[in-house]
Amino acid sequence: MDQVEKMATFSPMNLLVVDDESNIRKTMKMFFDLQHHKVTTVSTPKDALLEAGLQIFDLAFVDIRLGLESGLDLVSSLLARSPWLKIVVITAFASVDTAVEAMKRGAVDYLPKPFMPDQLKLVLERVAAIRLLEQRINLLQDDLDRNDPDISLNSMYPPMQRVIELARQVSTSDAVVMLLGPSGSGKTMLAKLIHRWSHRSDKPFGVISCPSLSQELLESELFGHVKGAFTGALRENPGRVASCEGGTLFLDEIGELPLSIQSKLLRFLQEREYERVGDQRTRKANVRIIAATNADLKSAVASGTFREDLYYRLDVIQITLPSLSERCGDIAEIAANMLAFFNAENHKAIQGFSPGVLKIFRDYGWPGNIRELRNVVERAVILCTTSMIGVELLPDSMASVVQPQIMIGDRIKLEKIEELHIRRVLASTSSVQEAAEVLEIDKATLWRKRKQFGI
Ligand SMILES: Nc1ncnc2c1ncn2[C@@H]1O[C@H](COP(=O)(O)OP(=O)(O)OP(=O)(O)O)[C@@H](O)[C@H]1O
Repeated sequence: MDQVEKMATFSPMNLLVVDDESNIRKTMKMFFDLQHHKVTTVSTPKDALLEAGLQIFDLAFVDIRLGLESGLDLVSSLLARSPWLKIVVITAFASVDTAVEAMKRGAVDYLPKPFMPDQLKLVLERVAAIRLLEQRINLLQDDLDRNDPDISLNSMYPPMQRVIELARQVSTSDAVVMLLGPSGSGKTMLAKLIHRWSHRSDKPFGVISCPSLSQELLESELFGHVKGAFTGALRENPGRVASCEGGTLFLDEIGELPLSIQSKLLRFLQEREYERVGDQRTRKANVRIIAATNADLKSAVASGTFREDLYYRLDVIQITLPSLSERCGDIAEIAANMLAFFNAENHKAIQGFSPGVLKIFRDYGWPGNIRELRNVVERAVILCTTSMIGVELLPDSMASVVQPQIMIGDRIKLEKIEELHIRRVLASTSSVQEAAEVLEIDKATLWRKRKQFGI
């Protein structure tokens, strides 16, 4: 057994057994129970599909002859509903033809009856190994898609050192974590690290940015919907809670969660239970929630826009990330990591930042925090034609430190004025809500503009 198979053996799976013989169901259940897997046994295709609608299974054993019904048809129906599912068909009527047909319909293996426990164990290990590799590929793909520079966990700033220490401590538990801190300070990055350090690391990590979706879409994104639940719901969506089974779901800007969804989230946190939009059936999921906000949730509670009970349910462990300007001693190292990353991306070999740039980095206010630093470094790397990044490669948005202020009527793009204005308003207000009010735009628009300008 290789390393991957050994690891896979120890990772419990959620199994479905579909067989019309009660002896087989009983024996298989006993065998899987002993191996610490979770097992559901049913005798008909109807019950199998019902269970597959309620739980996320990793592997199903399907008997080909189910009374008068065909297990082969069930293979197709199960895979249509749960495309990730691994299916092993079992039958006393072993023949090459049925095996080939089962594989054509998407089964991963074939088990002839009668089978010995060792055969069953072998199949189980093989499927667990495939599943583990698939999950790893997904994680690696996610990493590639994210294109992130190395995250430096060193900090010269004691509050930041405590943040990392606390994050490591809480990663071993399943407790809800609330990440606080200004936009771009690294809350999403920290949530990913907590997931990676946790026992859930080989399961999915999902992110939902609450202000980015309308109320209806947010509920369906979170808890899923059934086909036809609302106009445009052309196909079933299991929702993020279901697709993160066993893993972690990060809810960014939780303060923006509409009240109607807050009560559903509270129930999920307390009971682990939820319903899909348009479906009465209650489902269960084992998902750790990490939430983040840069708003003042206590005042949201006081003003009635955030439920007090949800606030206290989320407020189990708080970790507050400092703004980048508070940890100005760390900027040089973070910028150096980013430089290495963007050098590689752009096939350049820039050696560093000039002393003038490093001074500006220390003095600048960084309203967009690490996200802004990342954008500044990326831009400078792209524009740089020498071996050192000089002050002339810094953007106008750092105008107050680098060069005279942009004036209305200057010969510059309108977009620049808009960006600078939003940056200054954000820096002079205490919350996104307040900034949106000053700018007289809604929070969703402000959220999009911040992403657009990297603030
Ligand atoms: N320590 C770090 N080293 C390198 N890059 C970092 C670090 N922390 C954060 N980043 C990068 O900075 C950017 C912003 O970080 P992140 O998205 O985690 O911030 P956030 O607080 O979640 O922002 P928002 O509140 O707007 O969602 C990301 O591109 C992230 O990869």
